[in-house]
Amino acid sequence: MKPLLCVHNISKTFPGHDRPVIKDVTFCVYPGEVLALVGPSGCGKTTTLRTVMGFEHADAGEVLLGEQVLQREKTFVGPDQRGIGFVFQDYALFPHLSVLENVLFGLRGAAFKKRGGPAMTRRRRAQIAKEALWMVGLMGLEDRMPHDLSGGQQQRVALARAIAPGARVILLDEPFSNLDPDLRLATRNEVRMIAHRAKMAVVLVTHDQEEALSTADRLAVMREGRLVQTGPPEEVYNSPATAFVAQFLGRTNLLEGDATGTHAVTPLGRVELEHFTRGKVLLSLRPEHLSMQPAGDEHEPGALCVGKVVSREFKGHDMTFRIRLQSNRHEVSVQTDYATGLAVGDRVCLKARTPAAVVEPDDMTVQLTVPTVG
Ligand SMILES: Nc1ncnc2c1ncn2[C@@H]1O[C@H](COP(=O)(O)OP(=O)(O)OP(=O)(O)O)[C@@H](O)[C@H]1O
Repeated sequence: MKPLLCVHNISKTFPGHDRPVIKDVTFCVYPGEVLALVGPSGCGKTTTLRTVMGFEHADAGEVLLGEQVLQREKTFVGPDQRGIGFVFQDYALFPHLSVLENVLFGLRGAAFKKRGGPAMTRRRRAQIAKEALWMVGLMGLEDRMPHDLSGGQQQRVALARAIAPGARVILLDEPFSNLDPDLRLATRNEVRMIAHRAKMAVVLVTHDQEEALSTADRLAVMREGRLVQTGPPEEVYNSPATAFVAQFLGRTNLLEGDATGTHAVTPLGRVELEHFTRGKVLLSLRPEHLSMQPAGDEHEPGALCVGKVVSREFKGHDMTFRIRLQSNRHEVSVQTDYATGLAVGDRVCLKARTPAAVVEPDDMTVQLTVPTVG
């Protein structure tokens, strides 16, 4: 399958800044795919999107829409000529225009005139606008005013306005952040369905890890202007390439170990590894990838009975324990979805239930997450 949008090695330094805000960013998005660009605040997500849209001029690199060059060296296609739709956080509907008129407004753009030709009648435009509203599930609400709609419905009008001109690539910058949690969940699922159904390529910017993991077909994790890992959510979550990625996508235990091929010796005992390797390694083990039993009970073969519960956090559907390892006084988190009956002070046996991911160390994060409790 050919990508709908590709970005190759784009970099951008704002005037007066000595460091690039984005550096050598490369990714492609395919028909029917939602790619989530995720990373901490200030890592360059919005700048990447604005560069793809043509609101920013990259210093280097290229942006391609299918075969069409949108930016490369001296070539630069302006935002209204790119044929890319976008929805930003404040989706800015016109309050005095009805739902249909808001979508029709998107059909007055120069890019659409170019494609549709000046002969496009108002009737034809209304038909296209209605088709877009149908796609986002808003048929029947054409005459409503924006203030009569829920936040999620308003967001879908903005989406209809973005896709009505025929854009097959849609950029979404934190589009759900103004919605309450239920609506947020429903709206992001709908966006995903629309993208799949209409075979659109969607780039979704979010700083919300859970949103990225649940909505995207692929994640692109950014840090300090660079993409550090790209892949399906399960892969990036379970096999993070770096300590930063491991920590950014949920909680994890980072453990130093001595690898001897398929296993490593760690403060948790002998742990199986995802990849064959030797020497000093840093491992990531998610709290839900550890199993735990009270010491003294019959425990799993290979479990190490060297922990003591220092805290427990009940979260309804599961429970997270902090366990101090007596061997080296490190602490690890263990998440269980079953009743353990364990209390603070109890001694426990621990075992890794899955092979550990070997991650690239990251000075700052290692210090933060392999604490030595004094
Ligand atoms: N026009 C500009 N001029 C100068 N600096 C800018 C400009 N736009 C963004 N920046 C800086 O570039 C960096 C990246 O900003 P950007 O908005 O791309 O990050 P982000 O990952 O989208 O952050 P957030 O999640 O907080 O929106 C920030 O340090 C920001 O202050």
